[in-house]
Amino acid sequence: MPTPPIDPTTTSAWQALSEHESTLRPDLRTWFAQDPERAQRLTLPLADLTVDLSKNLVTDETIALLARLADEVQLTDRFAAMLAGERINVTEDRAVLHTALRRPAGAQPPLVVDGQQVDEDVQRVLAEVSAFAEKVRSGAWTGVTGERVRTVVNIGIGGSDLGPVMVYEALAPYVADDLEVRFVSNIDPTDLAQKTADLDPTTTLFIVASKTFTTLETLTNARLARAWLWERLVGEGRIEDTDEARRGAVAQHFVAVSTALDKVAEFGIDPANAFGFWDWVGGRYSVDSAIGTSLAIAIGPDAFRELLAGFHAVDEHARTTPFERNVPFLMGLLNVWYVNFLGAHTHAVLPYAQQLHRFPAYLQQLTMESNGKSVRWDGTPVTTQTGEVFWGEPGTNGQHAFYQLIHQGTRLIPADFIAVANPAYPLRDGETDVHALFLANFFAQTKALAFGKTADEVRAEGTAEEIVPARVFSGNRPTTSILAPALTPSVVGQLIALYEHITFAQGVVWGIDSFDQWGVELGKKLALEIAPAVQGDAAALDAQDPSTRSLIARYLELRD
Ligand SMILES: O=P(O)(O)OC[C@H]1O[C@](O)(CO)[C@@H](O)[C@@H]1O
Repeated sequence: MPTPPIDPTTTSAWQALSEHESTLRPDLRTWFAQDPERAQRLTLPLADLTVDLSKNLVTDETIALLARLADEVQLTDRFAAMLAGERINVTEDRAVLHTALRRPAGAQPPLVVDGQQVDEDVQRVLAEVSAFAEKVRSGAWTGVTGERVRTVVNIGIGGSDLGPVMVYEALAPYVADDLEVRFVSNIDPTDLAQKTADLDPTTTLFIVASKTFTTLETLTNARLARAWLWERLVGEGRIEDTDEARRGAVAQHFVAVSTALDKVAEFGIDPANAFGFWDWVGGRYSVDSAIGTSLAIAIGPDAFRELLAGFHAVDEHARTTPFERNVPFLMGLLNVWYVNFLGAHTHAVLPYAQQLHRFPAYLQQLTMESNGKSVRWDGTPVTTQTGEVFWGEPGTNGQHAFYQLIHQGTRLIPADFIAVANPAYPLRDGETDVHALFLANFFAQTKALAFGKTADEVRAEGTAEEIVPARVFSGNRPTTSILAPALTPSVVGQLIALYEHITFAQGVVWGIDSFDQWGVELGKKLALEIAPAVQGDAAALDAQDPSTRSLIARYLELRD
């Protein structure tokens, strides 16, 4: 039996936080006016990042109580248990060791879990991935006609897609000029069809990325890709129309990343061209494993190692820094404060960096697949709300879309603003530094959200009285600002690890297993059961509930 989680609502800190909340009157204007040190005190370093927490709806007392809560739910002990390889993924009876993927070579003491030399295995696969990436980048690895690879197509979904695509976009300026990576994830055939439409099969390499190598979407897309490759190579007379030639084409144009190397072989990919990882790497925590092979090719193994070093810097910060200065744990507990005490239902992540445009989508899987749970790790119901909805879009696009609701709506929406000081493309519009103008928006938004605009200030602008209420901004809308020097591989690793550990801290408070994802299973199973019905099997159609049956029947009518 797993150790039962500590019910956070029974802790003395929870009680104290409830009382504290009932008397707290958040007033950022006054708090800043009365406390000239507030900004400085609540701005913390995290590796290369500067994290300003001062515009959150907290006082020193709130933070002290959140520290007490972290202590009472044994957050640091649980983090240490994770780092040590204890089986904290209880429902799957697995260790959770994504942090081991970024331990530097030679880290001491060596990590050995259940007899596995974890560090050695991690370094071996990293060396294999790096060597392969170098071969592709140098042109030593060729397609079946001897052409070097120009396009890598990563086929994967969920954690086998969102991490690689997000980092690829984030680090676009680091991608080799003569290489492109495309990402196919959706089983909607449009995805593969569009992504391969203009490709030359002789210069295309497919990476089939799937932890389990059983995922319907990925295996279907892999088969479609294999059929596309064969059809094009044979059709264009590049290879003979023989099984042997087809096998040879797969050997040169397909590699795999998986924990299930036997299944990789069944698909027809040579296990020599497969990169492994382990069941203790969760899908949404796997971008720093061999799942990042497409990235190692695109940005090169050295930059990939810098990415890993960024992750590790944050792991070390989380492991060694006292709560009051521990950025991931503070941000995790702030989220608990907002969800459980101030009633927030969602959390916005707003990158002021176009290259981070997929970061909110990446975080949706990380946070919501991890903490969207109603039972705790011992199977008992949760005792409080869990798992807020994470969402976002890059600034300034979001400003012209949904910020209205954040500024003046009735809901509390804590938001993280992320920006970099040095852009990859420092363009000027005449005399104007366009990136500086962009960041003026970043600074302005958090200021407006925190301090708002009073009715008197609106009136002083000569606004007609009847319009005044519509133009008042209440302020006291909480934000965290994260500023990085530039979007380097290390910084991207730091940002990911920051949110991994925020997610972890929230999960520990709520007593949930943040590393399983049983909630996605039922839909997958039903899709397989429904598949015959949508292909015209009358008995399967009859077996459906009335709504599903009539929807499928209508779909069958509509089909050409
Ligand atoms: O890498 P796999 O095994 O194909 O799984 C893909 C994704 O499917 C899930 O298991 C469920 O959606 C995710 O956790 C995972 O990232």
